[in-house]
Amino acid sequence: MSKIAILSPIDEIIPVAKEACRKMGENLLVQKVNFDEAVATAKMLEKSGTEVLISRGTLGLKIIESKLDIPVVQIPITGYDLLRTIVEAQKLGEKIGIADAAEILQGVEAIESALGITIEKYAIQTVDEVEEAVHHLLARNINVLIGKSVFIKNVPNPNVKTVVLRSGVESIIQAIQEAKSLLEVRRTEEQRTKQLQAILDFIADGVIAVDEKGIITVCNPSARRILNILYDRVIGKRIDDILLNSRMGKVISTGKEELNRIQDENGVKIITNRIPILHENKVFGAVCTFQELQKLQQQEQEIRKKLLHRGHVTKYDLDNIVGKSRSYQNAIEKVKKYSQVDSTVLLTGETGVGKEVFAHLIHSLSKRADGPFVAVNCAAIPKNLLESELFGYVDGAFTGARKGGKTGLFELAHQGTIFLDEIGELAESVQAQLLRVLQEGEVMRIGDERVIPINIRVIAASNRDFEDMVEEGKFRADLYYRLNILDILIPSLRQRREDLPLLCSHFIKELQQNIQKNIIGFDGEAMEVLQSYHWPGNIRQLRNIVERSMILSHGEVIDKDTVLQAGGKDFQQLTTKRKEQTNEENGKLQEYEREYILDVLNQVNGNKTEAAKILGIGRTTLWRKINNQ
Ligand SMILES: Nc1ncnc2c1ncn2[C@@H]1O[C@H](COP(=O)(O)OP(=O)(O)OP(=O)(O)O)[C@@H](O)[C@H]1O
Repeated sequence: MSKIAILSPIDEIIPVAKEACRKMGENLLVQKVNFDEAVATAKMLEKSGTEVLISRGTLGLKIIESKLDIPVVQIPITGYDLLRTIVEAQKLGEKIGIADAAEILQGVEAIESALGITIEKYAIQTVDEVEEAVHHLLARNINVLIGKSVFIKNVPNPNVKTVVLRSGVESIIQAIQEAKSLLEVRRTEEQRTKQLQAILDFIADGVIAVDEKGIITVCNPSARRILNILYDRVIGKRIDDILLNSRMGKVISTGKEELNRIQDENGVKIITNRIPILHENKVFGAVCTFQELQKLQQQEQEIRKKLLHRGHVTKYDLDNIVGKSRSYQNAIEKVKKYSQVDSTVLLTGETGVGKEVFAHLIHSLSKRADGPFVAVNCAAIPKNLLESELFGYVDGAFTGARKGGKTGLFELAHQGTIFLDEIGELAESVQAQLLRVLQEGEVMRIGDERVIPINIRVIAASNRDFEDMVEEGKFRADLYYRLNILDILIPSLRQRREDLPLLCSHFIKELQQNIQKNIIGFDGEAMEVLQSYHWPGNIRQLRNIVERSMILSHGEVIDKDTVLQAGGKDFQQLTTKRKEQTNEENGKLQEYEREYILDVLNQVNGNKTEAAKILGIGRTTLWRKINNQ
């Protein structure tokens, strides 16, 4: 079906139109239609795929007035057409009259002055004026009437000759060219609409647009889904009939945007942006885009989790690991060696000794340093979630499983290192799966049958005694041996007290900026208190005490009282013990002293002056000491 069709009410136009098509190499439908059938024919053509109509004069006007969607290009009457027709009319009579659209009559004026003749003119706008036009011109005693075919038919006086105003080939070519560019514009417009539609259909954000009266013009699938809109058709409905709290009317009336608002709509919490649609400072509608708040938070959490699990690789390097003691240096030496191979490492040591720090170090010194470092605290993730967190799951694997499934942490660690902290907390079922991962180098998502090969290095850590756990049947022996290929026992702070001063100055330096106080260090007595403590929380606890002491300190040097205050109950118990200890020691000393004085007194036969002289003390002091005062 040709996309452009030429319709004409007069026979003579048909061959001219065909000639124009031939000249342009176009194969268009050229059809003669009666004036009364014009609209019906146009409708039928539109239905069968014609996109632009070309027509002439009154017939064209009639189709345009019928308000069909199809555009109509009018065949123009050019100056040549007019001149040709007027010259023809001159041959038939002297008094010529013409009825047509005002713009055509302007051209007539130019020809009148060129030929030195006068022509009676009548300007018409609609088809209904035909009769009146003919009447008017006949009243002026014309003997030739120029007009379109409808006029000619309406002439009641047989003495008046008629000439039809016709378009030539050039005029039709001009109309075809115009119709073609119109078609092109339509195509581009259609493409743009399709593009826009695809965007609206695809984006996850809800989008609703209204016109200036609040009538919905756009409502994309996400908007329907997020707000549970159940109506079949919402386009054309009033927004306030669909949503209770849309506030679109407000945006239209004020012309002001409302951004990042959180609101309840249809029982769903959404975060919305509303803007007015402005053209030449006039509001002619509004658009609202929105997202489901809960979903947004979930996504944020996901991202945060991923960032948290990924590459803190630069956080610790050998330069900011403090410890000169032999036991600690031995452990560091192991880190350096073990980082060069890919075998599983088991880190043991009390809580807070720096197991995670060691895992970071091993990763950042290894050839996997550029890959991800995924740290998982097995004790911190609820037992029923741990399996799905570690191995991931497929869509619909269990009730509540997220749509689209989820990547497990093992997969996330691909090409990098996974650090499994507190591995002693793993449930038995997960222990079995972990063993499989270590042995086969592949994971299987929950609910899936496919195995996904992964390349990871596993570092495990625990502060529990594995051998006891294995003996008690709480930890699989085979898994323990698999994990314990390389082991590093990190010494407790108690076992390396000589590192305490170094660690203290390291933390003071590190915390200085945050606390914004100029602290030089701890005085001798304060350091003595720190040295005498047993540090069950190891380096983590020491860091806390240093931080608290820095905050509490009145001067640049932290004294004993400040440390005691910072240490709280634990440290206070420490000093009470020390006091008891020294009291006991003092008591014993006093007793020895008394016995010695009595001995000397014996030797000088009880002469107190003589004894005081020998002992180098005064008589009163001697008397006080003998009497235990
Ligand atoms: N050698 C070190 N030099 C400086 N800071 C250290 C060192 N070792 C550990 N730390 C610091 O001590 C704190 C505890 O370290 P980490 O979390 O690695 O201990 P952990 O043994 O993994 O603890 P848990 O058993 O409770 O998981 C951290 O703040 C870390 O920065």
